[in-house]
Amino acid sequence: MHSKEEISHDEYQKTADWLMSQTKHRPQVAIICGSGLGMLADTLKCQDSFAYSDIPGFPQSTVQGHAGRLVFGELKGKTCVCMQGRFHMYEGHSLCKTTFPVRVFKLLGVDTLIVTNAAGSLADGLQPGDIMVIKDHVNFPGMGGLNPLTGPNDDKFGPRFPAMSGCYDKGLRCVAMEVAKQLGVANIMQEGVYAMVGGPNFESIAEARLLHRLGVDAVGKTTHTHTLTPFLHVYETTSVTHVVKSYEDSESVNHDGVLEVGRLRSHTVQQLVTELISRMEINNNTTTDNVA
Ligand SMILES: O=P(O)(O)O[C@H]1O[C@H](CO)[C@@H](O)[C@H]1O
Ligand SMILES: Nc1nc2[nH]cnc2c(=O)[nH]1
Repeated sequence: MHSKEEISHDEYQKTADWLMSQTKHRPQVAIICGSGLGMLADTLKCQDSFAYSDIPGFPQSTVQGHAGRLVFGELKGKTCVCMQGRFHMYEGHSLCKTTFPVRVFKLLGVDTLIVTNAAGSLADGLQPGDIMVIKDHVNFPGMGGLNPLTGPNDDKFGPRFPAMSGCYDKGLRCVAMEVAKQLGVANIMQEGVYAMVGGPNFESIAEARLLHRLGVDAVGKTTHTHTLTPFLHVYETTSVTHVVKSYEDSESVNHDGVLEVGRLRSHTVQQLVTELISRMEINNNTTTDNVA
């Protein structure tokens, strides 16, 4: 059981102030890259990048495929900040540490969050290599009381009892499906329900079957915790990997396989996110002058 760690508003502010003193970029879109999907950050123009280890208050990434770098830059004329590497509960981070960057992004002026992840397919129609746009989630740790929002509520970041019914922005999801058609990848893309489990082990066959029966389409060990920050428009996409659901299946799932699918789909995910950002109507505070 993880102990509840409280992070004060001042601590988030301190990190945001430090970042604003180091870069002139003022992002309105934040992108969190999932396993094997970090190369999205490389496409940002006029980059300022920071190792997590250099950013005051930032947790550290320990998982292979999560580089541990925060990259600011321009994508299709919009100012973005991109996390190359996220934090998972199974690494030993408290849940409020896993979501620490999202609150910092809010203080930087971000209002749209794009999240990518790798997750195992449970729905019969979802094949490894497909892309799933998340329309809803099941927060298993949260249902058991492990939630980054427990503890005293900071109203500046959202209400005490946030609704979850509309947390994955419908408008962004519609645009994403249109973009998929335009890119000719609609055949590998569909909407579905993501469930977060604690990990780090992959689920047993019985667990996979249980999740499937409960209406879960894909399972992973992160992601939705970021969407529990109700002030942001959120769009999430999953790069789908293999799940073992049968005792006759001789294949087993492993992290190298997860990274491989991520790499296989990274170009498509990159195109989708880039086109989605290009179509977003946001007032841009762009400034491209880098701080020396
Ligand atoms: O959710 P992301 O970070 O994409 O990673 C997924 O891939 C890892 C397992 O291979 C787990 O961390 C799982 O959650
Ligand atoms: N089965 C399974 N596959 C994954 N691929 C990425 N994450 C996961 C996970 O948690 N479970």
